[in-house]
Amino acid sequence: VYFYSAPDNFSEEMLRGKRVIVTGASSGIGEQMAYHLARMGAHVLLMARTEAKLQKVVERCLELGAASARFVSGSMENTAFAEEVVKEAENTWGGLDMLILNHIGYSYFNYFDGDVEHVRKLLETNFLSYVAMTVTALPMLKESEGSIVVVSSVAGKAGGPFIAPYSATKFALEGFFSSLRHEFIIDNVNVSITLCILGFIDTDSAMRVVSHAIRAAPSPKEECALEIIRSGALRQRELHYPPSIVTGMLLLPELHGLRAKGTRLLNKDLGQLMQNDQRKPQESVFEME
Ligand SMILES: NC(=O)C1=CN([C@@H]2O[C@H](COP(=O)(O)OP(=O)(O)OC[C@H]3O[C@@H](n4cnc5c(N)ncnc54)[C@H](OP(=O)(O)O)[C@@H]3O)[C@@H](O)[C@H]2O)C=CC1
Ligand SMILES: C[C@H](CCC(=O)O)[C@H]1CC[C@H]2[C@@H]3C(=O)C[C@@H]4C[C@H](O)CC[C@]4(C)[C@H]3CC[C@]12C
Repeated sequence: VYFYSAPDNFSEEMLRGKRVIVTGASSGIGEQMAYHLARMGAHVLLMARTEAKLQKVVERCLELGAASARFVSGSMENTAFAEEVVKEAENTWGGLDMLILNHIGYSYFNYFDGDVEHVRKLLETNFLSYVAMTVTALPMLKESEGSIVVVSSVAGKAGGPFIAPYSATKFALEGFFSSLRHEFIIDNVNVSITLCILGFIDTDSAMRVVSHAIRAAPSPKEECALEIIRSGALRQRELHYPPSIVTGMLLLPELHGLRAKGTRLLNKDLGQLMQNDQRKPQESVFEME
């Protein structure tokens, strides 16, 4: 915990006038990050697929005091689009200070169904587009001695049930970006990489997919978004939010054994119930430590 902690000398002034790209900014944590950045007086370029939602977020950002706010809509399934978004920042601002990679494609919460194409598509959206944006943005980030912020999950540190494809994409981010960070250090590249390890957050999409199955209380998306911006501005290596997930991560091997066993037991106990009322596996409730 000490190793990953940074001195808490964050000031919202640090973001004033900064040029920031936020991906997946039409809803959830990305939308909340856009509002915080706007309030802090940053220039924001927002990205997601749904133009109508992005338009509303941009309007709100301008009301909140953004130095400027604009959006690009499209799908990150296509790495050419990922490059296009960064080019838009270059053409508009002539540079970039912070790249916040946050978007994810849809994935189910259930037993892995063997669909290899889904895994490939999710890797393209959740991982390859992050790499493509980083490659295109790097010359500008080197110039500004800027920051890359990668939003990941405890599912990118430890495998849990029902999220195999999603978890794989988050592990890929950890491998790629921690390796890249070492290379930056060797080459004296002053671009920070912050990996954000998040637990359960109360975004509409997460609540829709898992709230019926997980009893743990979710953490608020507004606070989560602020912590991500703070850790990026402080150039921290990792953020753990909520902080309580650290205890779980230190005890990972033990917890995994217990969790797998606990989940099996609960599913077994619920087996009869599920046969009777036709519940699907993901509808069985499992306790999180
Ligand atoms: N909520 C949680 O419990 C947790 C979240 N996280 C991480 O936090 C980040 C944000 O999650 P959260 O806010 O919950 O997610 P949301 O589902 O609320 O937001 C996802 C964003 O990505 C956009 N998006 C979806 N598909 C694509 C696509 N193909 N191309 C481009 N953009 C796309 C969505 O907009 P649109 O549909 O308009 O394209 C939306 O703006 C993710 O990286 C997630 O892994 C990590 C741990 C826990
Ligand atoms: C309940 C989990 C935390 C407990 C643990 O110690 O394992 C959650 C931690 C990460 C969550 C998932 C996540 O990373 C985001 C996905 C976002 C999607 O929009 C839907 C749900 C998620 C699969 C989400 C589910 C809960 C967690 C596994």
